[in-house]
Amino acid sequence: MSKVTVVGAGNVGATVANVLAHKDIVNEVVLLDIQGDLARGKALDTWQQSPIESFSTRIKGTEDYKETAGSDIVVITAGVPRKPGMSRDDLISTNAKIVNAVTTSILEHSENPTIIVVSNPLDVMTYAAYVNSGLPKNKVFGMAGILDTARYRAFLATELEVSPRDIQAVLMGGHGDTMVPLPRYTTVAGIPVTEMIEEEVLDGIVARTKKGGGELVGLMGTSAWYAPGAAAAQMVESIVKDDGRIFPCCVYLDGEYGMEDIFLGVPVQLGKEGIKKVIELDLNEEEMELLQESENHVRGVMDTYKEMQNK
Ligand SMILES: NC(=O)c1ccc[n+]([C@@H]2O[C@H](COP(=O)([O-])OP(=O)(O)OC[C@H]3O[C@@H](n4cnc5c(N)ncnc54)[C@H](O)[C@@H]3O)[C@@H](O)[C@H]2O)c1
Ligand SMILES: O=C(O)C[C@H](O)C(=O)O
Repeated sequence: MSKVTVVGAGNVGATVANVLAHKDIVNEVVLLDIQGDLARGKALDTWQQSPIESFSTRIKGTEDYKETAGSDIVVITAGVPRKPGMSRDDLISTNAKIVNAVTTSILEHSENPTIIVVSNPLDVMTYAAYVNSGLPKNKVFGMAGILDTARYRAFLATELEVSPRDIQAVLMGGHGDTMVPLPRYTTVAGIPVTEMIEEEVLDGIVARTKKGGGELVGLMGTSAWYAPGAAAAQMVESIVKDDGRIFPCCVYLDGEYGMEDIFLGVPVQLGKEGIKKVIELDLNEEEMELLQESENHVRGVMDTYKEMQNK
């Protein structure tokens, strides 16, 4: 019974809308972009897939925020992606303006939506959407952890020659090269990963995961979209179904892990109210140090954002 708006009909936004339509779990998907014809074209193309793939989700493309009225969930993918040689943080001056403008326009037409931010630099763009929307902390959060964990799981599956489905893992921290994959919380069909792989090889996989986004930027000249789009759609699915699933997401920390007034990736339970519960793991000293390093990095980018807002 839900209406979902996806803002930004580029690589990631169009993928979110397309994957979501295939899941057949919401009534309507609105795909909005400042390039209205691009959004209309991608929505029409997806709708024409429906007879082949057997889904009935209505999907519409537009540049007009009036069409987004009454959205239950909004996924913000609007913004520029990085090019080779850039970091995600280099996108801040362009994307902060875009995310702030999008958030304001969304709130003019939907009263109390759940907002999932995808635009980079992710942790700080999620903070921007939170502050700018005035929505409660359980209603605004970011997608990164599902993607970063998926990369980690995929690399492990290749190395171990097992199904990626059998690999469960937790990854925390900011969506940047300081992210913190946690081998101590990684299992292969319930078996600790450390019993299945040599330490050196595991270290290599952790290092590759941290730079997983950059690897794809190097290969394609722009950033990834299939896995990111599927990850955001999975978050929408678990909110709509309210099925109690647990994922790492970028959420507002209000004392959890000893951190305050910051958005950072931690394991949470999603539900119809957005963030149902933040899960606090009993991290050891080394893991906590890595998380704090990541926190410090994100705080630096937050400072840049705050300075921009004060100008
Ligand atoms: N969180 C993550 O894990 C993750 C993963 C992949 C990409 N991203 C980020 O997502 C963003 C989008 O990436 P992409 O590959 O889809 O880029 P893209 O260039 O393919 O698409 C971006 C779209 O945003 C639109 N846009 C720009 N300003 C807008 C506005 N004010 N209102 C509405 N639409 C607007 C553009 O017209 C374009 O179609 C980037 O910032 C990228 O870094 C994040
Ligand atoms: O790497 C990027 O710039 C895009 C995204 O954050 C990703 O991890 O794929």
